[in-house]
Amino acid sequence: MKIITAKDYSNMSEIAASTILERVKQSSKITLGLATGGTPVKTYNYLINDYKNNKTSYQHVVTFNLDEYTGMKPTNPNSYHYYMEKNLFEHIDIPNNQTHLPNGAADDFELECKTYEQKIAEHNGVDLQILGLGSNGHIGFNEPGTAFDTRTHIVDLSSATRKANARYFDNIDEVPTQAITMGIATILESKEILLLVSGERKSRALEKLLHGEIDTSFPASILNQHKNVTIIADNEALKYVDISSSMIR
Ligand SMILES: O=P(O)(O)OC[C@H]1O[C@](O)(CO)[C@@H](O)[C@@H]1O
Repeated sequence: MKIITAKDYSNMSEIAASTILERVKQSSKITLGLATGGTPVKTYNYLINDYKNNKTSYQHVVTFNLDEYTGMKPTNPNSYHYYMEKNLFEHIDIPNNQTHLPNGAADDFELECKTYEQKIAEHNGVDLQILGLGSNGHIGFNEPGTAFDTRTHIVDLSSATRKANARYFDNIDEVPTQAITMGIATILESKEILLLVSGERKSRALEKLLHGEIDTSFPASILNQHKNVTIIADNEALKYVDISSSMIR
């Protein structure tokens, strides 16, 4: 794994955005895997600013998001559909039919998971996957204990994750108890992965990812077995991390 150290959240986001822009400009067709949560918001801001200033086009870009809460219509302000519209899609020229998120309001979740996997496969998999890191090591909504060979599936959210995400809801009881997420195997098939880590509250998790066991109890640990992962971490996130190169796998 390669680590890029950033000064702060803003600098991490700028580096992430320029990597995404470089890939988007280099290719005539590209599939991006996108994340939600607090971490990538500023990265998306940089992409929006670039679009305003430089008009980098997304007409040739297809996106697949990692996850969505179940029981939520795309119009619900707490849904990840809504998040993506507001934080990125409505500000750039990406065609609507080229953006994909799992449908949290589907009647048949099993079918929705299968269909989502099929669509990713039809686009030849994800070229560049953006990931955030849960404090408990989750990637997407794959919570501790998730098997490494999972495809898109329904998950029960851990109380740690529900607590962490309660900041977006009026109270914790409103945080859904389940979500649809790309599986760990789905994520690992991405050709390139960019993991964004910011803030002291993620530092213990980052240390565990870099130096702990590869084990399902810490889902992100499997990233050590992927051939093309770059971590962009800011100084706060590196607080408890030994990044002397001999220690990085
Ligand atoms: O960026 P945050 O809000 O700390 O969340 C970390 C991760 O948890 C999630 O919000 C839930 O899966 C991801 O979307 C995100 O990458």
